[in-house]
Amino acid sequence: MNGKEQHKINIFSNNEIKNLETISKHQEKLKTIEHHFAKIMEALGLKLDDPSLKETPKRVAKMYINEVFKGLNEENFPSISFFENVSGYREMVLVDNIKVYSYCEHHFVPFFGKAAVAYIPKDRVIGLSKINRIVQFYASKPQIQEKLTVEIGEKLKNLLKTDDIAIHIEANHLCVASRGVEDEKSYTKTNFFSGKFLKEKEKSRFLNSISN
Ligand SMILES: Nc1nc2c(ncn2[C@@H]2O[C@H](COP(=O)(O)OP(=O)(O)OP(=O)(O)O)[C@@H](O)[C@H]2O)c(=O)[nH]1
Ligand SMILES: [Zn+2]
Repeated sequence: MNGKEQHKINIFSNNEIKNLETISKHQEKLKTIEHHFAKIMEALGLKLDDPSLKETPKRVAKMYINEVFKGLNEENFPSISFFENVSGYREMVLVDNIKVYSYCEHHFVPFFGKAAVAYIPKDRVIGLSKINRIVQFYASKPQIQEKLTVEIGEKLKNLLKTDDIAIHIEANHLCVASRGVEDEKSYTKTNFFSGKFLKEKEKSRFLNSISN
C-alpha cells in the first residue's frame, strides 16, 4: 500500500463512512422523487417555469423524505426512555388524545384524527411523551389505518415487555371526504387489544375511559 492509499483509508472512520453512505442515499432519494414529481406536474399540463411552481418538485421531495414519510426510515425511530416500575404500579396507564396524522396508501392523501394508547405495566414504565412519539413515527408513512393500529400495538408489546396493551384510533380519511364518495362526516375507528385487554371487562374499562 503506498502512502496515498494509506492516507485515503485514514481520512474517515467506519462510522463516518456509514454516515456518508446514508447522506448520499438520502440525496439520491430526494433527486429521484424530485425528478418524477416534475414529470407528474408536466403530465398534468403545469408549467414548471412558473416561478411559484418551479421549486415544487423539490419541496415535495423534501416533504416526503424529511417530514410526512419519515416513518419509512427506521433510523428515524425515536429514542425511548424507560423507568423501573419501582412503585409496583399495576393499573392501566392511558394516554389519550394523541394526534394522528398519516397518509392513505391507496390515494396518497392524509387521514388524521386521534389515538388512545393504554398498557398495564410489569417491570418497566415508559416516558409518556415516548408513546406520542411512537404513534407519530408509525403514522409518518403511507398505509391503511388497520396496519397503523396493529403496528403500534405490537411495538409497545415488545418495548414494554407486556402483552397488556390496548389501542384505539379514530380518523377522518380525505380519500373518503374530499373525493370518491365525498362523505366528510364519516370516520373510521380501529382497535388493538392484547393480553388482559382481550377480556370484556378490561376492554370496556379502556373504551369507557377514552374521550369522545
Ligand atoms: N380498509 C381500509 N381501506 C381504506 C383505508 N384508506 C382508504 N381505504 C379504501 O381503499 C379503497 C380503495 O378502493 P379502490 O376501489 O381500489 O379505489 P377507488 O376507485 O379510488 O375507490 P373509491 O374511494 O371508492 O372511489 C377505498 O374503498 C378507500 O376508502 C384504510 O385505512 N383502511
Ligand atoms: Zn385513500
